[in-house]
Amino acid sequence: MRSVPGSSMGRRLVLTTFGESHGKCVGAVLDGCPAGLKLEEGDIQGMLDQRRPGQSAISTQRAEGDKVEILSGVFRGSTTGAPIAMIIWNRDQRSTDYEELKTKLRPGHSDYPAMIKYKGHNDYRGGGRFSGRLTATLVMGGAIARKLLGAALDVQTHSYVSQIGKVAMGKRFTEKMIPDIYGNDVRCPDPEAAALMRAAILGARRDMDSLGGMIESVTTGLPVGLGEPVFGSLESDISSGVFSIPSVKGVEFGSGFAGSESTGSQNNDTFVLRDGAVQTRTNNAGGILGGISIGMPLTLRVAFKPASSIPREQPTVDIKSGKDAVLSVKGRHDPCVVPRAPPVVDSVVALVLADHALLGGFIGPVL
Ligand SMILES: C=C(O[C@@H]1CC(C(=O)O)=C[C@@H](OP(=O)(O)O)[C@H]1O)C(=O)O
Repeated sequence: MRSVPGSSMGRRLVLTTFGESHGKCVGAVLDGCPAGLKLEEGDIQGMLDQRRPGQSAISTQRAEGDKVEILSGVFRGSTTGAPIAMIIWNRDQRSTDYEELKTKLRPGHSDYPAMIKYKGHNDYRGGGRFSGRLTATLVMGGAIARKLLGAALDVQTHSYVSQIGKVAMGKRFTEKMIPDIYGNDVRCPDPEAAALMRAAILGARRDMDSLGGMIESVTTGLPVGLGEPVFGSLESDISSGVFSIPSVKGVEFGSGFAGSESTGSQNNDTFVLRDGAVQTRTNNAGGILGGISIGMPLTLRVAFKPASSIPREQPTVDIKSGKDAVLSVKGRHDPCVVPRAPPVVDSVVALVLADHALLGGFIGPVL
Protein backbone atom coordinates (compact mmCIF):
# COMPACT_ATOMS: atom_id res chain seq x y z
CA MET A 1 0.00 0.00 0.00
CA ARG A 2 2.92 2.39 -0.44
CA SER A 3 1.96 5.67 -2.07
CA VAL A 4 5.41 7.23 -1.79
CA PRO A 5 8.79 6.20 -3.27
CA GLY A 6 10.97 3.72 -1.41
CA SER A 7 12.93 6.30 0.58
CA SER A 8 9.96 7.70 2.55
CA MET A 9 7.62 6.33 5.20
CA GLY A 10 4.51 7.66 6.94
CA ARG A 11 1.37 9.62 6.02
CA ARG A 12 1.12 12.53 8.50
CA LEU A 13 4.65 12.21 9.88
CA VAL A 14 6.77 11.55 6.81
CA LEU A 15 10.41 10.50 7.12
CA THR A 16 12.52 10.72 3.97
CA THR A 17 16.07 9.42 4.20
CA PHE A 18 19.06 10.01 1.94
CA GLY A 19 22.72 9.12 1.56
CA GLU A 20 24.95 6.10 0.97
CA SER A 21 27.43 4.28 3.22
CA HIS A 22 30.48 5.56 1.32
CA GLY A 23 28.99 8.81 -0.02
CA LYS A 24 29.51 12.20 1.65
CA CYS A 25 26.81 11.85 4.30
CA VAL A 26 23.64 10.18 5.44
CA GLY A 27 20.61 12.16 6.56
CA ALA A 28 16.88 12.48 6.98
CA VAL A 29 14.04 14.97 6.61
CA LEU A 30 11.12 14.59 9.02
CA ASP A 31 8.03 16.44 7.82
CA GLY A 32 4.80 16.79 9.81
CA CYS A 33 6.24 17.04 13.32
CA PRO A 34 3.95 19.34 15.35
CA ALA A 35 5.23 22.75 16.42
CA GLY A 36 6.23 23.36 20.01
CA LEU A 37 8.19 20.17 20.77
CA LYS A 38 11.35 21.06 22.68
CA LEU A 39 14.19 19.67 20.59
CA GLU A 40 17.97 19.95 20.52
CA GLU A 41 20.68 17.91 18.85
CA GLY A 42 21.39 16.11 22.14
CA ASP A 43 17.93 14.50 22.03
CA ILE A 44 18.86 12.79 18.77
CA GLN A 45 22.54 12.26 19.61
CA GLY A 46 21.73 10.07 22.64
CA MET A 47 20.00 7.48 20.46
CA LEU A 48 22.53 7.79 17.64
CA ASP A 49 25.30 7.03 20.14
CA GLN A 50 23.54 3.80 21.11
CA ARG A 51 23.73 2.69 17.44
CA ARG A 52 27.11 4.17 16.46
CA PRO A 53 29.73 1.80 14.93
CA GLY A 54 33.23 1.19 16.29
CA GLN A 55 32.40 1.15 20.01
CA SER A 56 32.95 -2.48 20.95
CA ALA A 57 34.84 -5.69 20.12
CA ILE A 58 31.54 -7.23 18.98
CA SER A 59 30.79 -4.59 16.34
CA THR A 60 32.34 -3.20 13.15
CA GLN A 61 35.60 -1.30 13.68
CA ARG A 62 34.59 1.46 11.26
CA ALA A 63 35.10 4.60 13.37
CA GLU A 64 32.41 7.21 12.77
CA GLY A 65 31.57 10.05 15.17
CA ASP A 66 27.99 10.24 13.88
CA LYS A 67 27.55 13.76 15.25
CA VAL A 68 24.13 14.97 14.13
CA GLU A 69 23.51 18.47 12.78
CA ILE A 70 19.95 19.80 12.69
CA LEU A 71 19.69 22.02 9.60
CA SER A 72 16.10 23.26 9.78
CA GLY A 73 12.75 23.15 11.52
CA VAL A 74 13.93 24.13 15.02
CA PHE A 75 13.84 27.71 16.36
CA ARG A 76 14.63 28.84 19.92
CA GLY A 77 14.86 25.23 21.06
CA SER A 78 11.45 24.11 19.76
CA THR A 79 10.13 22.60 16.55
CA THR A 80 8.35 25.07 14.28
CA GLY A 81 6.14 22.65 12.33
CA ALA A 82 8.45 22.97 9.30
CA PRO A 83 10.45 20.01 7.91
CA ILE A 84 13.35 18.99 10.19
CA ALA A 85 16.44 18.20 8.12
CA MET A 86 19.29 16.31 9.83
CA ILE A 87 22.66 15.10 8.66
CA ILE A 88 25.74 13.14 9.76
CA TRP A 89 28.93 13.07 7.72
CA ASN A 90 30.73 9.89 6.60
CA ARG A 91 34.43 10.16 7.59
CA ASP A 92 35.89 6.65 7.67
CA GLN A 93 35.07 5.03 4.32
CA ARG A 94 37.53 2.44 2.91
CA SER A 95 36.07 1.90 -0.53
CA THR A 96 38.96 -0.18 -1.93
CA ASP A 97 37.60 -3.08 0.16
CA TYR A 98 34.74 -3.26 -2.31
CA GLU A 99 36.65 -3.44 -5.65
CA GLU A 100 36.36 -7.24 -5.84
CA LEU A 101 32.58 -7.03 -5.27
CA LYS A 102 32.11 -5.19 -8.56
CA THR A 103 32.21 -8.56 -10.30
CA LYS A 104 32.12 -11.27 -7.60
CA LEU A 105 28.63 -11.64 -6.12
CA ARG A 106 28.47 -11.36 -2.33
CA PRO A 107 26.35 -14.30 -1.04
CA GLY A 108 23.35 -13.19 1.01
CA HIS A 109 23.71 -9.50 0.10
CA SER A 110 21.61 -7.02 -1.90
CA ASP A 111 24.53 -6.32 -4.26
CA TYR A 112 23.24 -8.77 -6.87
CA PRO A 113 19.59 -7.61 -7.26
CA ALA A 114 20.70 -3.95 -6.96
CA MET A 115 23.25 -4.37 -9.76
CA ILE A 116 20.65 -5.97 -12.07
CA LYS A 117 17.78 -3.62 -11.17
CA TYR A 118 19.81 -0.43 -11.63
CA LYS A 119 21.90 -1.79 -14.52
CA GLY A 120 25.16 -1.12 -12.66
CA HIS A 121 24.35 2.51 -11.73
CA ASN A 122 23.94 1.69 -8.04
CA ASP A 123 26.65 2.86 -5.62
CA TYR A 124 28.11 -0.55 -4.66
CA ARG A 125 30.64 0.88 -2.15
CA GLY A 126 29.77 -0.44 1.30
CA GLY A 127 26.41 -1.62 -0.01
CA GLY A 128 25.53 2.00 -0.88
CA ARG A 129 21.89 2.71 -0.16
CA PHE A 130 21.34 -0.82 1.19
CA SER A 131 24.00 -0.51 3.90
CA GLY A 132 23.30 -1.02 7.57
CA ARG A 133 24.71 2.48 7.96
CA LEU A 134 21.41 3.86 6.70
CA THR A 135 19.79 2.74 9.95
CA ALA A 136 21.31 5.94 11.41
CA THR A 137 18.78 7.89 9.33
CA LEU A 138 15.89 5.93 10.85
CA VAL A 139 17.24 6.79 14.29
CA MET A 140 17.40 10.51 13.43
CA GLY A 141 13.66 10.55 12.71
CA GLY A 142 12.85 7.96 15.36
CA ALA A 143 14.48 9.92 18.17
CA ILE A 144 12.13 12.84 17.42
CA ALA A 145 9.07 10.58 17.10
CA ARG A 146 9.98 8.96 20.41
CA LYS A 147 10.31 12.32 22.12
CA LEU A 148 6.99 13.48 20.61
CA LEU A 149 5.15 10.37 21.83
CA GLY A 150 6.59 10.80 25.32
CA ALA A 151 5.80 14.53 25.54
CA ALA A 152 2.30 14.37 24.04
CA LEU A 153 0.96 11.01 25.26
CA ASP A 154 3.47 9.59 27.79
CA VAL A 155 4.00 6.65 25.42
CA GLN A 156 7.38 4.92 25.92
CA THR A 157 9.03 2.46 23.53
CA HIS A 158 11.84 0.12 24.60
CA SER A 159 13.64 -2.57 22.62
CA TYR A 160 16.27 -5.06 23.74
CA VAL A 161 18.16 -8.10 22.49
CA SER A 162 16.44 -11.30 23.61
CA GLN A 163 18.42 -13.86 21.59
CA ILE A 164 21.71 -14.16 19.72
CA GLY A 165 22.08 -17.28 17.58
CA LYS A 166 20.82 -20.08 19.85
CA VAL A 167 21.48 -18.23 23.12
CA ALA A 168 18.18 -16.89 24.49
CA MET A 169 17.50 -14.68 27.50
CA GLY A 170 16.84 -16.81 30.59
CA LYS A 171 14.73 -14.30 32.49
CA ARG A 172 11.28 -13.03 31.58
CA PHE A 173 11.43 -9.32 30.68
CA THR A 174 9.73 -6.90 33.06
CA GLU A 175 9.60 -3.11 32.96
CA LYS A 176 11.97 -3.04 35.95
CA MET A 177 14.71 -4.26 33.57
CA ILE A 178 14.41 -1.22 31.25
CA PRO A 179 17.34 0.66 32.87
CA ASP A 180 19.54 -2.44 32.33
CA ILE A 181 19.03 -2.65 28.55
CA TYR A 182 22.11 -0.51 27.88
CA GLY A 183 24.12 -1.98 30.80
CA ASN A 184 26.23 -4.11 28.43
CA ASP A 185 27.34 -3.94 24.80
CA VAL A 186 24.99 -6.76 23.76
CA ARG A 187 21.98 -4.65 24.87
CA CYS A 188 20.40 -7.62 26.62
CA PRO A 189 18.88 -6.69 30.01
CA ASP A 190 19.75 -10.11 31.49
CA PRO A 191 23.49 -9.79 32.32
CA GLU A 192 24.12 -13.55 32.52
CA ALA A 193 22.57 -14.17 29.11
CA ALA A 194 24.41 -11.12 27.74
CA ALA A 195 27.78 -12.64 28.72
CA LEU A 196 26.94 -15.88 26.88
CA MET A 197 25.68 -13.94 23.84
CA ARG A 198 28.87 -11.87 23.79
CA ALA A 199 31.01 -15.02 23.86
CA ALA A 200 28.93 -16.48 21.01
CA ILE A 201 29.48 -13.35 18.86
CA LEU A 202 33.23 -13.35 19.54
CA GLY A 203 33.30 -17.07 18.69
CA ALA A 204 31.56 -16.41 15.37
CA ARG A 205 34.06 -13.63 14.62
CA ARG A 206 36.98 -16.00 15.36
CA ASP A 207 35.39 -18.55 13.00
CA MET A 208 35.21 -15.84 10.30
CA ASP A 209 31.44 -16.20 10.45
CA SER A 210 28.42 -14.26 11.73
CA LEU A 211 25.28 -14.68 13.86
CA GLY A 212 21.69 -13.46 13.78
CA GLY A 213 19.24 -12.99 16.63
CA MET A 214 16.05 -11.54 17.97
CA ILE A 215 14.96 -8.15 19.29
CA GLU A 216 11.86 -7.65 21.41
CA SER A 217 10.03 -4.33 21.57
CA VAL A 218 7.61 -3.18 24.27
CA THR A 219 5.59 0.05 24.13
CA THR A 220 3.63 1.22 27.14
CA GLY A 221 1.09 4.00 27.63
CA LEU A 222 -0.74 3.65 24.29
CA PRO A 223 -4.35 4.82 24.24
CA VAL A 224 -7.09 2.68 22.71
CA GLY A 225 -7.68 3.48 19.05
CA LEU A 226 -4.37 3.94 17.18
CA GLY A 227 -4.48 2.16 13.82
CA GLU A 228 -6.89 1.99 10.89
CA PRO A 229 -8.91 -0.98 9.67
CA VAL A 230 -7.69 -3.33 6.93
CA PHE A 231 -4.74 -1.82 5.05
CA GLY A 232 -3.80 0.74 7.68
CA SER A 233 -3.52 -1.72 10.56
CA LEU A 234 -0.85 -1.08 13.15
CA GLU A 235 0.63 -4.51 12.43
CA SER A 236 0.94 -3.82 8.70
CA ASP A 237 2.48 -0.37 9.12
CA ILE A 238 4.89 -1.48 11.86
CA SER A 239 5.87 -4.52 9.80
CA SER A 240 6.47 -2.37 6.74
CA GLY A 241 8.74 -0.10 8.82
CA VAL A 242 10.55 -2.96 10.52
CA PHE A 243 11.31 -4.60 7.17
CA SER A 244 13.10 -1.42 6.11
CA ILE A 245 15.86 -2.41 8.58
CA PRO A 246 18.55 -4.37 6.71
CA SER A 247 18.84 -8.07 7.78
CA VAL A 248 15.29 -8.26 9.18
CA LYS A 249 13.59 -11.44 7.98
CA GLY A 250 10.67 -11.89 10.36
CA VAL A 251 8.30 -10.11 12.72
CA GLU A 252 5.61 -11.34 15.10
CA PHE A 253 3.18 -9.57 17.44
CA GLY A 254 2.13 -10.91 20.82
CA SER A 255 1.97 -14.71 20.83
CA GLY A 256 2.80 -14.57 17.09
CA PHE A 257 3.80 -17.84 15.45
CA ALA A 258 3.48 -19.81 18.71
CA GLY A 259 -0.13 -18.61 18.95
CA SER A 260 -0.97 -20.55 15.80
CA GLU A 261 -0.36 -23.76 17.78
CA SER A 262 -2.72 -22.89 20.64
CA THR A 263 -6.54 -22.96 20.85
CA GLY A 264 -8.94 -20.00 20.96
CA SER A 265 -9.61 -20.53 24.63
CA GLN A 266 -5.87 -20.47 25.31
CA ASN A 267 -5.01 -17.56 23.05
CA ASN A 268 -7.95 -15.22 23.76
CA ASP A 269 -7.07 -12.45 26.20
CA THR A 270 -10.07 -12.23 28.54
CA PHE A 271 -11.18 -8.77 29.62
CA VAL A 272 -11.03 -7.60 33.20
CA LEU A 273 -11.77 -4.33 35.04
CA ARG A 274 -8.79 -2.93 36.96
CA ASP A 275 -9.39 0.30 38.87
CA GLY A 276 -12.41 0.88 36.62
CA ALA A 277 -10.37 0.52 33.42
CA VAL A 278 -10.82 -2.27 30.87
CA GLN A 279 -7.68 -4.40 30.52
CA THR A 280 -6.92 -7.95 29.46
CA ARG A 281 -5.56 -10.65 31.80
CA THR A 282 -3.00 -11.83 29.28
CA ASN A 283 -1.57 -10.06 26.23
CA ASN A 284 -1.34 -12.67 23.49
CA ALA A 285 -2.68 -10.01 21.10
CA GLY A 286 0.46 -7.94 21.67
CA GLY A 287 -1.73 -4.90 22.35
CA ILE A 288 -3.51 -4.91 18.97
CA LEU A 289 -6.95 -6.22 17.93
CA GLY A 290 -8.27 -5.64 14.41
CA GLY A 291 -5.18 -3.60 13.66
CA ILE A 292 -6.10 -1.10 16.41
CA SER A 293 -4.36 -0.54 19.76
CA ILE A 294 -6.31 -1.76 22.82
CA GLY A 295 -4.47 0.12 25.55
CA MET A 296 -2.32 -2.86 26.58
CA PRO A 297 1.45 -2.87 25.93
CA LEU A 298 2.36 -3.26 22.26
CA THR A 299 4.77 -6.20 22.00
CA LEU A 300 6.63 -7.49 18.97
CA ARG A 301 9.63 -9.63 18.14
CA VAL A 302 11.94 -8.99 15.21
CA ALA A 303 14.13 -11.73 13.70
CA PHE A 304 17.49 -10.75 12.16
CA LYS A 305 19.40 -13.08 9.84
CA PRO A 306 23.16 -13.54 10.35
CA ALA A 307 25.06 -10.64 8.72
CA SER A 308 25.93 -11.62 5.16
CA SER A 309 29.43 -10.07 4.91
CA ILE A 310 31.79 -12.70 6.34
CA PRO A 311 35.52 -13.17 5.80
CA ARG A 312 35.14 -16.95 5.52
CA GLU A 313 35.71 -18.17 1.95
CA GLN A 314 32.46 -18.96 0.12
CA PRO A 315 31.75 -20.17 -3.40
CA THR A 316 30.16 -17.63 -5.74
CA VAL A 317 30.26 -16.55 -9.39
CA ASP A 318 32.34 -13.88 -11.12
CA ILE A 319 29.98 -12.19 -13.55
CA LYS A 320 32.84 -10.62 -15.56
CA SER A 321 34.69 -13.86 -16.30
CA GLY A 322 31.47 -15.90 -16.29
CA LYS A 323 33.19 -18.49 -14.10
CA ASP A 324 32.79 -19.97 -10.64
CA ALA A 325 34.81 -18.07 -8.05
CA VAL A 326 35.67 -17.97 -4.36
CA LEU A 327 35.06 -14.89 -2.21
CA SER A 328 36.31 -13.79 1.20
CA VAL A 329 34.51 -10.51 1.98
CA LYS A 330 36.83 -7.68 3.03
CA GLY A 331 35.73 -4.62 5.03
CA ARG A 332 35.00 -3.93 8.67
CA HIS A 333 31.75 -5.73 9.23
CA ASP A 334 29.66 -6.54 12.28
CA PRO A 335 29.86 -10.25 13.17
CA CYS A 336 26.30 -9.69 14.47
CA VAL A 337 24.24 -6.57 13.78
CA VAL A 338 21.63 -7.30 16.45
CA PRO A 339 23.28 -5.54 19.45
CA ARG A 340 23.29 -2.26 17.49
CA ALA A 341 19.68 -2.59 16.39
CA PRO A 342 17.51 -1.87 19.50
CA PRO A 343 17.53 1.92 18.92
CA VAL A 344 16.65 1.25 15.28
CA VAL A 345 13.64 -0.93 16.18
CA ASP A 346 12.60 1.68 18.78
CA SER A 347 12.81 4.32 16.06
CA VAL A 348 10.68 2.51 13.51
CA VAL A 349 8.02 1.61 16.08
CA ALA A 350 7.93 5.21 17.37
CA LEU A 351 7.71 6.67 13.85
CA VAL A 352 4.73 4.47 12.96
CA LEU A 353 2.96 5.10 16.29
CA ALA A 354 3.50 8.87 16.07
CA ASP A 355 2.21 8.82 12.48
CA HIS A 356 -0.95 7.03 13.64
CA ALA A 357 -1.32 9.33 16.66
CA LEU A 358 -1.35 12.32 14.28
CA LEU A 359 -3.61 10.54 11.80
CA GLY A 360 -6.14 9.66 14.51
CA GLY A 361 -6.13 13.14 16.07
CA PHE A 362 -4.45 11.98 19.31
CA ILE A 363 -1.78 14.65 18.71
CA GLY A 364 -2.60 18.02 17.14
CA PRO A 365 -0.47 20.33 14.93
CA VAL A 366 0.84 22.27 17.95
CA LEU A 367 1.88 20.78 21.31
C1 LIG B 1 29.25 2.13 9.11
C2 LIG B 1 28.27 1.40 9.55
O1 LIG B 1 28.03 0.10 9.24
C3 LIG B 1 28.63 -0.45 8.10
C4 LIG B 1 27.58 -1.31 7.46
C5 LIG B 1 28.16 -2.17 6.43
C6 LIG B 1 27.21 -2.87 5.55
O2 LIG B 1 27.64 -3.51 4.58
O3 LIG B 1 25.99 -2.83 5.79
C7 LIG B 1 29.50 -2.35 6.28
C8 LIG B 1 30.49 -1.74 7.17
O4 LIG B 1 31.04 -0.60 6.64
P1 LIG B 1 32.19 -0.58 5.52
O5 LIG B 1 31.47 -0.44 4.24
O6 LIG B 1 33.01 0.63 5.82
O7 LIG B 1 32.94 -1.86 5.60
C9 LIG B 1 29.83 -1.29 8.45
O8 LIG B 1 30.74 -0.60 9.22
C10 LIG B 1 27.25 1.96 10.45
O9 LIG B 1 26.36 1.19 10.84
O10 LIG B 1 27.31 3.16 10.77
